[in-house]
Amino acid sequence: MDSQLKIGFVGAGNMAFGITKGMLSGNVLPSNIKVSAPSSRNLGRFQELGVAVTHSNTEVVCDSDLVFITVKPHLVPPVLSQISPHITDRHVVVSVAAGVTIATLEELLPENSIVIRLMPNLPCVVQEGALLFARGSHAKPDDVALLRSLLHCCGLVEEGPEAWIDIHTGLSGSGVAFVYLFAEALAEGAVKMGMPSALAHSIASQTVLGAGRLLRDSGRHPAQLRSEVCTPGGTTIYGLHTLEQGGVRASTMSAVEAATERARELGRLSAARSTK
Ligand SMILES: NC(=O)C1=CN([C@@H]2O[C@H](COP(=O)(O)OP(=O)(O)OC[C@H]3O[C@@H](n4cnc5c(N)ncnc54)[C@H](O)[C@@H]3O)[C@@H](O)[C@H]2O)C=CC1
Ligand SMILES: O=C(O)[C@@H]1CCC=N1
Repeated sequence: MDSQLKIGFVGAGNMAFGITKGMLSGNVLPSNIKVSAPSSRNLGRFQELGVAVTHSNTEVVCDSDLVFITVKPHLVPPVLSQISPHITDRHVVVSVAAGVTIATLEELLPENSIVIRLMPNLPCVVQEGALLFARGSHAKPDDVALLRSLLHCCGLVEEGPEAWIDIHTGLSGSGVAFVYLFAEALAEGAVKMGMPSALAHSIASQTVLGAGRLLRDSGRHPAQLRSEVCTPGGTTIYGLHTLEQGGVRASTMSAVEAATERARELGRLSAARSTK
């Protein structure tokens, strides 16, 4: 990767921070990153990382080679209309906005713009993200290689067809929050049974971490690992039976489905805004 490569973020929120932290753990220097947001309130934690900040989106674009669009999906059309006059053929534009399609992004940018649609997730902040991207019509293998080289420190980085990006949003972008809900409920169950809250939460988070690492590192199917925890007639099968009675599996599948459908809906809304 070119050590002089300049990276910009339009939007200084949680996801911009997560990707920035991930990239800084690799060989990206803070002096090569610039972030913009209308309010100084969001910029302080970037300054603490040594990253340059500004209120001007166009300044970020003019000073960057690769620009992440990290605003909320409904703001993508107005923000891209604002920065579009400053996008040139040297720029690679990477949008992380849920639902916003490559067609909408390309429509809002100059002809032949290099666009990549990326769906990251919050654990990029600890280099354990799960990121899926799809390349736009004008993205070349070098652009994709550049993005991969920047993001590899953020976690698992995969490329797929654009249709999978909304599904990944439900599975993993939002899925992180589903796991937190489960972790919270695990801890609350222990509190109900009399364990102090702080210890219950600490053990719940370690349980989620340990289960996740073993699942990933072993490469085994979750059902196989689950059966290793279940002693016949033991404690786990009693708990699992209770979870199944509550419909945990069906409701988790429905949660991924609902989040995917919402991403698709956000895509339709932003497409409608882009043609106004
Ligand atoms: N939070 C998450 O876990 C994930 C978020 N995303 C996507 O990332 C994008 C950003 O989400 P978050 O970081 O969670 O939101 P956020 O609300 O934390 O950050 C949005 C940022 O945009 C800034 N902003 C508002 N108006 C702006 C403007 N006109 N120009 C420039 N900046 C402006 C805000 O000041 C704020 O810093 C969304 O499109 C979301 O779909 C994708 C994957 C995961
Ligand atoms: O909730 C959202 O819309 C964003 C996209 C995935 C995670 N957070």
